[in-house]
Amino acid sequence: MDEKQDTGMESLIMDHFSRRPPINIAFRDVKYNVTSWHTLPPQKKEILHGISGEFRSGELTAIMGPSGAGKSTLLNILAGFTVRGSSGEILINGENRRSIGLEEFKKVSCYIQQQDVVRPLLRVSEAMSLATHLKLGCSVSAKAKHQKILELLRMLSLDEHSSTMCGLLSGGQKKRLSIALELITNPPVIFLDEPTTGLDSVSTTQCVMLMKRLARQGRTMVCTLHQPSAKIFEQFSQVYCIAEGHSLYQGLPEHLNTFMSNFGLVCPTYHNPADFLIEIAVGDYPRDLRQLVKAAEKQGQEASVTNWDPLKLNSDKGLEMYNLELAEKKSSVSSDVGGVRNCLPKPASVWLQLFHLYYRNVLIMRRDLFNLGLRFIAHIMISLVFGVIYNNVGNNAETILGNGIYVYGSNLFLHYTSQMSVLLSFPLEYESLTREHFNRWYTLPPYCLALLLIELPIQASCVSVFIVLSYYLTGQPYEWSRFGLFMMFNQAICFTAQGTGFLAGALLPVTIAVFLAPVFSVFFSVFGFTCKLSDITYLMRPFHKISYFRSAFQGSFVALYGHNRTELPCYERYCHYKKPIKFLVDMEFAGFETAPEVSYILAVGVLAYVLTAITVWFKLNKR
Ligand SMILES: Nc1ncnc2c1ncn2[C@@H]1O[C@H](COP(=O)(O)OP(=O)(O)OP(=O)(O)O)[C@@H](O)[C@H]1O
Repeated sequence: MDEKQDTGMESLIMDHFSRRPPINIAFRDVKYNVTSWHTLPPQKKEILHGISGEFRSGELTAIMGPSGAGKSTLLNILAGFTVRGSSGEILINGENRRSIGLEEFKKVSCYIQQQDVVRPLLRVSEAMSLATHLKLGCSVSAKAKHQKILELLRMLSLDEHSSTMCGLLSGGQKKRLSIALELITNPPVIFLDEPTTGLDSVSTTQCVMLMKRLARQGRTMVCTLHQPSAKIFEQFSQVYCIAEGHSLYQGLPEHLNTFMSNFGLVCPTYHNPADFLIEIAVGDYPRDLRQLVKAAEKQGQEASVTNWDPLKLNSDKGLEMYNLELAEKKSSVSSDVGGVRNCLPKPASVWLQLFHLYYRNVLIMRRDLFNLGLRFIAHIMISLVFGVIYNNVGNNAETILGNGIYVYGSNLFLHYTSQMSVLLSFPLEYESLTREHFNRWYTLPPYCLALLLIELPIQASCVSVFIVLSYYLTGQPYEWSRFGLFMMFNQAICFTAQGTGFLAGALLPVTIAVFLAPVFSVFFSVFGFTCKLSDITYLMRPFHKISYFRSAFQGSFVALYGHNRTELPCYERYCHYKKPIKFLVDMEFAGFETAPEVSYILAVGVLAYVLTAITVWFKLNKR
């Protein structure tokens, strides 16, 4: 990308992305401690050992260092993604971030994590449009939103791909889309974790040039980077190198060789200075780490915003930017985050968020017809299989036990499919939720509601198809009231099963959840079906009582045979259960009360959904 093209881009950015007042981030004596629970006794480990530095507005800073040095840890702390275990001071335009509030800081910053979690079944334009509606709400007209999207796509060279599905974009394009999605609100601070990982050299150059352009417009751009080429290395306004949790170098890339030569570390001719820096960090050259760390800190302090001198400026940054910053510094003694926040657009209201999130879910569902079709086909197939195996068992006094197995099998199958469909998909969804929620696209309640509004009707439709077909094929009574009750108990158990599926998916790692959830389901399912309450030991009776599966099974069975059902046809000389009430009495189902039991199943379901929401909220806000 040449300079001419660059200038063109800049004027484009200037048109619709107004300059925000500068935000400088300084950090002092930042430490990060973790406790390792894998050893006995648990051991504390310090990852960052009190590092300091300053990332300024208008600059593109690269946090470099060997693998495991603590780059992502520092970025997480600065972005506010990690709070627990960290100590030290983070100053935003001179004011402690704690007094400003993390949520307030998040309003003026965004964090683009390493994994691109774009929604594969949305087109680029749709993803942009939905994000724009969520982030800008009604504060901007539809025309202005459209214009903004067009400009962002053009700016990030994605305009030709606006109708491409996000899942089909290349790695570099996905990265650019992730940046475009966050640029909608034009935040003055952007953190990027390894934005060039997995990109080829051309895409890496494009990505870095883009970040540089964004920085030149007054943003504070901070990214972590592994080992850039010499050409890429030169593009940064500041390099911040970490080694073993210490700051090893902080300054201009072109000053690196001079700085290192003071310690007898000479970069070989034609050697990439970025490689040279990493080699020093890993200890390939004999160096005194403590001495280097001390000097780097001093160097950082000298370059601090308090000592700025326009004459010492990096020419890339532009005098205009500095004049603006100096004016800002004069006008506001302490923090101006509040001022910046006030000029940011207001996000969509909760109801609008719900509307857009629901619309997004509908769009994705419509594109995922294979998955949807498969769910329906599975229910139809199993209902046919049940229909063939248990053909007409419902209207015969001799086959009442066979009918019991049909009822039990239906409950179990529907419970399993309802639980598994969400248990497996929710953890996949969670990554996107984490990123979007952290960057304040929406709040949790509308997200949860939009998810339920799409999941519950799909599952309820699958259950309905299954019940209608199997009810008919197994010869159950043609009475609307019995059919309604039977349907109600099966729908209720599916509602609760979905809730427990969400809860297991939110609480446990997926490998454990797929194993534990069915184990629990089967354990609770045996109560009421294979044995009566009076037959089981006192120890197990509480489980019989609390099993919502037992409630659903008994409710379904009573719907078919209770409520004064007349005598069943008997095709043998003697049928023990010609009078269905006899079977209900023998199984101790006779005293079953429909309303409290169905309420109990639904209450367990509601509890599971509430616990899921609390778990997700806790995980999202556990910093
Ligand atoms: N929660 C944690 N528990 C235990 N160790 C941790 C934790 N978080 C980070 N670490 C350790 O801290 C060190 C720094 O991790 P970090 O992810 O910041 O490294 P990095 O410099 O970003 O590495 P890379 O370039 O490979 O991503 C690593 O040794 C890592 O194992």
